[in-house]
This record gives sequence, C-alpha cells and structure tokens, in this order.
Amino acid sequence: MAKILERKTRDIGQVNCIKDGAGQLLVKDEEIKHRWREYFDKLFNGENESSTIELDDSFDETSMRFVRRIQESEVKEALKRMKRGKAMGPDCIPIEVWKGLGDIAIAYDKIPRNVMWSALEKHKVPAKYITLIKYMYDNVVTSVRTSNVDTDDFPIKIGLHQGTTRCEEEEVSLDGQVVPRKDTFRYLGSMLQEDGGIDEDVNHRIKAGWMKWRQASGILCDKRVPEKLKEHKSCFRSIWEFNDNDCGFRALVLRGTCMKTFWLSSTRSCGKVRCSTNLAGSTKCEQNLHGKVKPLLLSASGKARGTSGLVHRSAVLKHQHHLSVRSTSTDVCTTFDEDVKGVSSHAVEEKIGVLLLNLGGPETLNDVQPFLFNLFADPDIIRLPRLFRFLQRPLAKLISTFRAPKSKEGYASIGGGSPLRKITDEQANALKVALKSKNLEADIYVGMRYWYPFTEEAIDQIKKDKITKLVVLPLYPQYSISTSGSSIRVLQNIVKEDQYFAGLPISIIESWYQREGYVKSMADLIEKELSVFTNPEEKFPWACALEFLQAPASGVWTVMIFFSAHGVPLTYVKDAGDPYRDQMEDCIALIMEELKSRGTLNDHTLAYQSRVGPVQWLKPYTDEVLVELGQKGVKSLLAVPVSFVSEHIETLEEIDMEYRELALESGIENWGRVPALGCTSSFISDLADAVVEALPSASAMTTRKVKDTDSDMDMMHYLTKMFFGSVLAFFLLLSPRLVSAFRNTLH
Ligand SMILES: C=CC1=C(C)c2cc3[nH]c(cc4nc(cc5[nH]c(cc1n2)c(C)c5CCC(=O)O)C(CCC(=O)O)=C4C)c(C)c3C=C
Ligand SMILES: [Fe+2]
Repeated sequence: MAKILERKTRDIGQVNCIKDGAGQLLVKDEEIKHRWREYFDKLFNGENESSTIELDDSFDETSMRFVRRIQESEVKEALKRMKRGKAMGPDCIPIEVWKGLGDIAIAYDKIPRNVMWSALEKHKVPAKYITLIKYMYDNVVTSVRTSNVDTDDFPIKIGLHQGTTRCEEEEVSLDGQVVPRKDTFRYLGSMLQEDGGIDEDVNHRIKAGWMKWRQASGILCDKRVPEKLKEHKSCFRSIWEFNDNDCGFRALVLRGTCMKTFWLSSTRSCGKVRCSTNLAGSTKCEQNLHGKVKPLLLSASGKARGTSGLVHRSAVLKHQHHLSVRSTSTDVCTTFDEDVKGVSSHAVEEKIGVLLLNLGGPETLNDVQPFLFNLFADPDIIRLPRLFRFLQRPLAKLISTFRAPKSKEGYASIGGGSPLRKITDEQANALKVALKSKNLEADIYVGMRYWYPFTEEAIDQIKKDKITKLVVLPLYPQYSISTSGSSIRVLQNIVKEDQYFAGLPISIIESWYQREGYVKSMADLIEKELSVFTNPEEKFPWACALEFLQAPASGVWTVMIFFSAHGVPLTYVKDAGDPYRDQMEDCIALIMEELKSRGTLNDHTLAYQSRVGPVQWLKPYTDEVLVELGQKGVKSLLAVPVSFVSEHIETLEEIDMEYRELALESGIENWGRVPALGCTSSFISDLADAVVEALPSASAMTTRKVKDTDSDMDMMHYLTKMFFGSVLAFFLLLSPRLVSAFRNTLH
C-alpha cells in the first residue's frame, strides 16, 4: 500500500491531467489551469461556504463579499491547545501574544478588518505598528504554478486560517486503516516536514545539484573531454540553476496549500516575484515592488534575491555578473545526466585550496611602525597619481613614523598587539571543518596584506602543495578598492609572473554581504544583544508589542541600532568607482529587512569611522553622529561594527573605548556593542557554502581583464587627482611637525 501511495503522489511535473469539481477528467492545459485557480481561490477565499453560514457582520469590504464566520468556540479551542514556549508559527506571532490578547484574539478572525484596526487604535497601539499589520494583509495576490503553466493572479482576501491547528490533530485513515503520523513525508515529489517546512528537501536538492555540478565541472576541466562538450558548460549551469529555482518556487506553492498565512506574508513582504524560463532554458526573475519592476539577482545557490531599496545599484550587480548565466541550447542540457555518468570516471583528482585574504595586524608594539609602513606603501591605500608614484615609499615612511605613536597607544590598550592573526587562523580551521561536513576536502590558507603571514607566503605554499583549484575569499563582506581590491591585486601581480598560477583555475568571491547566511547571522547577533540590552524582560519583541498596549513610549524599540562601518576617502567612491558605499548601504538594508521580518522594529543609522589624514572621507562620521544623537535625546544605542568579521583595534579600542566615552558624554545613557561574527557557526557554515558554490566558476585568471581604476577616469579627474596629490605631497613633506617627528625617529 505504501508503494501505491508513493506512486500516486509522485512529482507534480508528471501529472498532466486532473479532475474537475464534478469528477470529469480535464486534459487541456487551459482547463487544468482554470481548475487549479478555482480550487485555490475557493480554498483561500471561499472555503467551507454553505447555505447555513452567518452573513450578518462578516462583510469583507475589500473582497466585496460575505465570508464564513469562524466560530468563537473553534478559536477558543485552538487557543486552549496552543502550548506556551513553543516556536512561532507561520504568522511569526508567539503563542504568548495570542493567549495574552484573550478576547481580541478570539475576535480577530471573525470581525471585519477595519473594526480590528480601530480597536488597535483605541488600545493606543502606535500607528506604525498598525500600518505594518495592515500592510501584511493588504492587496495580497497569488497564482498557482501547475505542471505546465501558471494561472492568472487572483486576490487573497482572508488573512488567517486557524483551522490548520485542527487539521494537524486529526487522525487520517485510508480504507479504514489509520495512516501513522510522520515527521517528514513526500508530497507531490517534495519532502515536507512536520512544521510545514521544506528545508530538508531544499537542502537535499541543493546538495545533489552541486554534487552533479562538481562532477560535471571537474569533467569539463579535464583535458581528455572533447572541446565541443566543454562549450556547453554554461548551459549545464543554467539548467541546474533553473531547476533549483523551480524547486524553491514549487515548494512555496505547496506551502500555500498547508500553511496559508506563511504563503500570504511571504508573498507580501517579498513583493511579487515572477520567474520565467524561455525555450533556450534561461531563467529571468523579476520582482514587482511598489509598482517598480526590478531584475532579481540569482544567487550562486540559484535562489532569486532582490536588491533591497528601490534604487537599482549597478555597482552591486557588477560584482555578481558571473552568477547569472545564459544558455544557448536545450538539447545538450537534457543529456546532462547521461553525459556526466558516461565520462565521470575520467575526472582528474582535484586538490582544492581556499585562500582567505585579510588585512593583518602588528603582533607586538615593535611591529606597529613597519606594519603601518606596509599599509601606507600600498598604492590602493595612499592613491597617488602615477606621476607621483615615486613618492609612495618615502611618504609611507613619513606617515607611518608620524602615526606610529598614536597607533601604538591603541594596540597597547588592547593587550599589546592585534588579535587578527589568531582569529583568522581560528576561522580558517572552522571553515575546513565546515567544508568537510559538506563533503568537500580543502586546504585553507591565510594570506595577510600588511603583516604575517603575507599573501605572498600563502601563495608559495599553495604552489608547493600543488593545489589544482583555488577559491579566493577575502574576509571583508563588502568590496573596497582598499581592502579586497588591494589583496586581489597582489594575487593578480603574482599570477601574471607565474606559469603555475597562470593556468590554475581560480574563483574569487569579491563580496558576500548579500548572502542570506551572513545577513541572518548578523541579525541573530543584533537580536541577541538587543534582548539583553536593557533588561531581560524586554527580550521578546512581541512582549514589547504587548507592552505598548500599556506604555507605548517604553521598551526595547527605543534602542537605536547604530551601524558603524570603516570609512574610505570620498574620492575612492566618487572618482575611482569604489562600490564600497553602495554595498554597505545595501548590506544595512538587508540586515534591517531581516530584522523587520522577525518583528524587530528599531530605528537604525549608518556612520563611517576610523578616518585618517586631512582628506574628506565617507560621511557621516561616527563621532559626529554620536554627538548629534545624544543632543537629539537618544538614550540607548547599540553599536554594530559591519565592515569586518573579527574583533580588531577599531572595535576593541575605537568603538568600545573612544566612541563609548564620547556617546556617554553626549547624553547617551545605555551603550551596547554587537560582537564581530568571528567563528559563529551559522556564519562559518555560510562561508563554506559560498566556497562550494564558487568552485564551478573557477577559471584561469590570465584570461580575465584586470580592472584598472585609473584608466576609468577621464582627463579632468586625472588632473584633479594630480593637483590634490601634489598638494598632499607638498603638505606632508613640508609640514614642520611631520619633519620634526621624522627627524626625532631617525635619531
Ligand atoms: C589611510 C587609509 C586607510 C584606508 C582607506 C582604510 C580602509 C579600510 N581599513 C579596513 C579595516 C581595517 N583597518 C585597520 C587598521 C588600519 N587602517 C588604516 C588606514 C586605512 N584603512 C590604518 C592606519 C590602520 C592601523 C590602525 C590605526 O593606526 O588606526 C584594521 C585593524 C587591524 C588590526 O590590527 O586590528 C582593520 C580591520 C577596512 C574594512 C577598510 C575599508 C573599507
Ligand atoms: Fe583600515
């Protein structure tokens, strides 16, 4: 019987006919499409309608029709059965809130929404929360994806279906036999979990997909495989991406049938997402947000993701280009499985390496000045016009000497040296373990830009170890010319000169702030710090919503989330095209979106810290904003360092000491700080995923165009740069204070 059952519920893609309401078989696409629409429309909007329903006060203004009232006794019974302390349901509202709301909760499902809104207003729930709740339930539309086509959109008018609680408890019997309860089961080809999730299934499919891809890309790099087959590499990738995306989408439809409220809120909060695939197999996804259609990025895992905010940010897309692929032929795609199986035995043994790039820091106080020299001698840090490049090293000597005493004080206050090397080594170890758990054996190398172990040393080791494929992962979430850019340039210079590296397939993950795992890990840390911020009772965001019923102005909501990013000189962004600011703003928007989706509604702000030298840096400056916030009456502030993933001098000294003191002096009474991600397991696991996903796009670096930001500039910019460069050189060389500081150090 199990076998028959299983066969009956096989993949939806294979079901090409269904029955209509009267039991007649439908075979035409159009008819099937209409039947599905009719079925879901009834399920969402008109379920259980009968001649006996009460029609008195349940007129729904938006849907312009009467809906069946859910009986008070049903709601009471459902509430009684809900146990405290359980995970939140698909509506993300803790059970404690429903129980706490008492009669309101009971009334929630049976009164017109406008009555509900005015009741909330009467209870002095702040307008912004009422708007938020309304927003979740307004103008929701959906369509159903069938085996062949998508139905037309239809509106969803009823927000809640508490009846699902009852259906969970009901016994199901088939031919008189009770079907046993299971935690997971297969439904229409998908693995569904007890909680309605499909994570296990999606993970399984993603893993399987990547395994296939790894096999295929390994083969495609094999010299023995005919060139003709290799030409279709992008096609393989594309069809796989579509399959994964399709799986995610279909899963959503399935969720829709069982977990209606989840479906609704997810449709609403993500805007309307459409994915279409043309005959050539290429997939296009679009999101319709507030009437503006935006292209969606396909993440390396194949899931669609929208850029946050309404502005289309080309700089962000620029760094994603290798992720969206077009294919040219479907014929070859369909032979994917067979071809892979046929040639996989020829694949060469891979030796995977992962190179973690980081800044590096002085380990003792004696290291400080030479470390600073290396930093300022980097043409991506002090960007002199070409004509003045000969001044780079003397200037670096000058500035490092001048800055060393202040820097030494800083490093002395955090224990006499930078913790960066130790933390980066720990992250490397954790990454190796995480990769192993994902069935990828890899050697991890750490290459620092300005101190030991230098990038050059790591590269030597990679060559000695005869690595056959390399993933380069800068430990900066956002890309900047001065960080990831500078480290990648070192690599490019070596590759140019070295035969082995010239032919080594390399994949560079330029930025990864947009990864779901990173965003969620950051949100987790912020939520955790917020929860212990003032007093432990304020831990629970929805408990705060309840608190608002009594005292709207109090609670954890008043804590300002203060993102403090490392700054860069403004000219990097304005003249040299550094995407850093755009990516930073995008990153903050994603983290805030994630927090909002969890019910954390605090205000936030972004400022830039750690400026060095006389030129203008990205604004607003952290120190100035802190003073302003204090003056405006902000009393509680949670600082979030966001451009780096380990603790370092700028978190431990600048934020924890200098900025904290400044904030307290400026009138801020409660200060908190979110720790850096370090070895947080969800974060490391996501980095491991990023590595796995990047492997297939590894290719020889010599074939890529090296970005030269100088050549991007027009003549006017070049002259301006030359002028300011000369002024800077003149100022630095002739400044009496600098000269005397320099002389003193020479003596
Ligand atoms: C002068 C130019 C600098 C630019 C541009 C810059 C960009 C930049 N830096 C980081 C991250 C870190 N910088 C760190 C130290 C540090 N950075 C600069 C200068 C610039 N940084 C200096 C002079 C120093 C030394 C410390 C000091 O004297 O203030 C560190 C700390 C390393 C440690 O030892 O703990 C980090 C981390 C980013 C992310 C960035 C641009 C986006
Ligand atoms: Fe820095």
